[in-house]
Amino acid sequence: MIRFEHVTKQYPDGTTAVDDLSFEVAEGELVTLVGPSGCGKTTTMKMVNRLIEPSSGRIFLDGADISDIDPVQLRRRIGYVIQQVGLFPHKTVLENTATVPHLLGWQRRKGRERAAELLDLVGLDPKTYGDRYPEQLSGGQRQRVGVARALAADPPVLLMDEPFGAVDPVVREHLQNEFLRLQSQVNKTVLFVTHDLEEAVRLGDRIAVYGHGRIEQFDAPTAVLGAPATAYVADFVGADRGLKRLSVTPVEEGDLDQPPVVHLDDRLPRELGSRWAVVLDGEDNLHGWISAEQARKPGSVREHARRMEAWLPVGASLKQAFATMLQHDAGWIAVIDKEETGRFLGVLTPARLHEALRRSIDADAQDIPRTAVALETIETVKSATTSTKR
Ligand SMILES: Nc1ncnc2c1ncn2[C@@H]1O[C@H](COP(=O)(O)OP(=O)(O)OP(=O)(O)O)[C@@H](O)[C@H]1O
Repeated sequence: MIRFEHVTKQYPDGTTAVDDLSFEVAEGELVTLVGPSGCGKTTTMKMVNRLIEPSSGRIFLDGADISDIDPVQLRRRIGYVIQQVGLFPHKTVLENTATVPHLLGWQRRKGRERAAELLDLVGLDPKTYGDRYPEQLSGGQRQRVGVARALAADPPVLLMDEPFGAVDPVVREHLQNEFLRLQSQVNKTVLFVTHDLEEAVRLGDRIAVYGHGRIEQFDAPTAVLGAPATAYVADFVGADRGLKRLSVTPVEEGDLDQPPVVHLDDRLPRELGSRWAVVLDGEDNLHGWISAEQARKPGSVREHARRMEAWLPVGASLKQAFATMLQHDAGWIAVIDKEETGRFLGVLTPARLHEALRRSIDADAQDIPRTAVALETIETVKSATTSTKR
């Protein structure tokens, strides 16, 4: 969808901001450009909508050389979101959102309807917020209007330059999650500039890690964190990349242990064969757990079962799993198939979590699926753990 071919940008003062850059972004792909300040990310992005012209090389949009497209026509096909949102202060939220449809000559009513639809999509009720002015919104809400405005004319491509850079970390994470949800619905081809590696890793299908004017690595987040291509990338992703990796590695069914299971309507089994068992309802949905001590009492499972507090759906990140363990001070957490139905799949323990992380690193290094990682690696981890315990 977007293709750079040997693109160089040298500013008149001799600064080479971008040096012989070649890469391609597929349709519907979200690529994050990450790197330290001044490494050429913004220059790269602004060349796509011709706010900056390259010194040499060519850029293609959907197969067409953009230097042959009128810049105004070009920009109508490309949504643009920047940090200082740039909303018009004297226009309402609805009018701001309808800016591009208005420029495109849409009928006023159609433009406003589309704007209301988009506000709804970014989580702002048009009835509540549509008639407000930008100064009557929080920073996070203004950013959402910025995203809604960029999407209003349904452009196939979105350029986002540090769009969530000016809001506090909590709001920022919220906006990132919302944006991911939105992207799964609208499927735009997105170039997203950030200097925050965590953000790049969370959002990107692939990440371009910038050195000075050059891309040092262009890869999936797990690969960048697990197998940095150069010493520069290793240094940039940092010594805590194992921790960062937790947030991009999902819990998979193969990671789980299968403890003893009892059902709510069972009689208490007396011996569980374990220190605890998971309790399921008649439809094999997760209910709670029971300790070996309680299982020896008379009566039914239902009378003694405790409700489960620490659980997660499969596919949640290992980071979320670890946070849930810490939050509930739990030695294991239950994993279910999805939030709504709650069918029990197994449990994740700290040792299993560590194995999952190790396995995902090896899988990336060897370019094979996680389930295919040789078991010796896992056994090594296990025996090392056992020997420390002794
Ligand atoms: N108009 C200009 N004239 C001269 N040099 C410029 C101009 N604009 C940018 N530069 C230089 O080009 C280099 C790349 O700048 P660019 O804004 O693309 O970096 P960036 O990676 O987006 O940085 P940041 O994260 O700080 O926004 C920097 O050294 C910058 O000083």
